[in-house]
Amino acid sequence: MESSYKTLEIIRNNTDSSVFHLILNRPSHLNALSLDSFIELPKALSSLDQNPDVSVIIISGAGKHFCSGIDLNSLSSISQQSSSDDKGRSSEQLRRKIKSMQAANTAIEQCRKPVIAAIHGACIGGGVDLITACDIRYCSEDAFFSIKEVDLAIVADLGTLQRLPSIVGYANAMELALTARRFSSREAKDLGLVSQIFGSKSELDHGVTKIAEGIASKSPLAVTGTKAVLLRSRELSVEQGLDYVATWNSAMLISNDLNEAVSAQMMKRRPRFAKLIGNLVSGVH
Ligand SMILES: CC/C=C\C=C\CC(=O)SCCNC(=O)CCNC(=O)[C@H](O)C(C)(C)COP(=O)(O)OP(=O)(O)OC[C@H]1O[C@@H](n2cnc3c(N)ncnc32)[C@H](O)[C@@H]1OP(=O)(O)O
Repeated sequence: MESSYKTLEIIRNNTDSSVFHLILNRPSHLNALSLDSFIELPKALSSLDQNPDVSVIIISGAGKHFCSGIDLNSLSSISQQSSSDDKGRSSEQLRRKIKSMQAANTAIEQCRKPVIAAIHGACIGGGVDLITACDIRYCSEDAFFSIKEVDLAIVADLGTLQRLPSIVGYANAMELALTARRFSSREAKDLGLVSQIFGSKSELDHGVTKIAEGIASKSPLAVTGTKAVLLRSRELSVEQGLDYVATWNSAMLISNDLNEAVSAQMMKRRPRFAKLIGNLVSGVH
């Protein structure tokens, strides 16, 4: 697995494991997201998605904090950088830049495999954008969060305003985004932003890895299918969602995984499933 990234590190949990750690790795900058981060994140997600050895991905942060948001040193260069004197062309160029940064978080959401965020310390601004694109979130007691953008005179534009309401509800998302106030791990749990709080960073890493290994032991077709159907069902009526999953399962129930899961259950043994295969055509999810 390629791991020659400037801002990230990818580590396999152990040689037998299909759980991989994707670590935000700029601890000297509190894992602030630089322009390189936004280029490397989708590349890393795509390579993990393609790799048949990978079942579950855990995103965590190296050092004192999970993520201090956008790198404030690159923020002005993003907003002021333009290769044209024409305001219209400059605006169009900036729009495309923002969309390419959004794609980093969308790559998390569109990854076939479950992506779990393990958050400790600060998770600010762009960090919240990132975790709201993850499938499950856990944190340590010391974690704190802030949708900081309005304090920097920015409308949050990398996914929080679109994804957070379905996680914590519209009114809570509005209140947190308009006030930019800091909120604790306890409040994040009460809001449903995180599923569980662990006592410390090491307990978080250990506990989340155990949960990820549990998911990784299940049928990869059922796990990726569950993620895909839940994500799509967010945008559909119940009737449309039921229709979608009926069509999905009419293709998937014929898999070997069903027989293997049922016979393992009956024989009280652990099931053994074949790996997923990578995409034949790149860019297809
Ligand atoms: C197109 C636009 C797209 C996206 C926009 C996204 C918007 C956002 O992400 S808004 C949020 C931006 N982030 C922040 O405002 C956070 C600022 N940092 C802090 O509040 C604190 O540093 C902290 C994260 C709460 C951590 O506090 P503490 O542990 O006390 O460390 P510090 O002493 O404050 O910081 C140490 C060191 O790191 C530098 N630093 C912190 N955050 C950033 C950052 N986001 N970018 C660049 N550098 C950062 C800080 O300046 C310190 O540097 P020194 O050189 O050591 O002084």
